[in-house]
Amino acid sequence: MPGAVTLNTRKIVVLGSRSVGKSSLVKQFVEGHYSDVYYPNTESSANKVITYNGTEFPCELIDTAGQDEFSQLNSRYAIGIHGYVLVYSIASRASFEMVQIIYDKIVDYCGLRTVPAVIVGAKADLNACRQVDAMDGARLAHANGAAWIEASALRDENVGKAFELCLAEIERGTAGAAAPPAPPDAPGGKCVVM
Ligand SMILES: Nc1nc2c(ncn2[C@@H]2O[C@H](COP(=O)(O)OP(=O)(O)OP(=O)(O)O)[C@@H](O)[C@H]2O)c(=O)[nH]1
Repeated sequence: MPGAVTLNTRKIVVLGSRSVGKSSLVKQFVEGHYSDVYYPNTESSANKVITYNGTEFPCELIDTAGQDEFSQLNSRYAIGIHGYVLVYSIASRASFEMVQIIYDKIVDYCGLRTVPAVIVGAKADLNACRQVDAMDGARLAHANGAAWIEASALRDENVGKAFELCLAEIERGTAGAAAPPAPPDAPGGKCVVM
């Protein structure tokens, strides 16, 4: 049943600056299509089963509105969340700088040192306008104990891989912080840490 919560259900939040290509990655991954029309997103969610090590994980992918340095981290992006896809555009240095800011807000909110995450350099087809070296992306991920990949929703390159890496980080239990699915009537609070 689509959206049914099982023991294997994983909740993944996609965060990043405005217009970096978050929705396009989710749409390409879930629906297998790409549009170059830009509709600023508020929030939406989609479901897709991701297979990791031979096990199927029904995943809820929460596609968020673009963040800036003044955005408060919505508590719903911390409670009961298993992993994070943190997106920047390789053609925007500012969006790259935002990734650390967002990551810091998450770990600060959760009271953890690290959370399972993949950092995604989106719009990898825009190499001619590149403002972020691949090495910088890899270094940022390494410094935060996260995975990293460059992907293009337009060319459908590494899109599935990005979400699979996120699931791998979750299952690896990077920080021992993978959260169980939040019960529907969970009381308010910060992260559920097991
Ligand atoms: N060249 C290129 N453009 C892309 C790619 N992915 C997205 N875009 C374009 O970038 C613009 C923004 O894409 P979205 O996916 O809506 O970005 P978003 O991060 O969800 O934006 P917000 O809803 O504002 O947070 C659109 O015009 C897309 O067509 C890509 O892989 N390559």
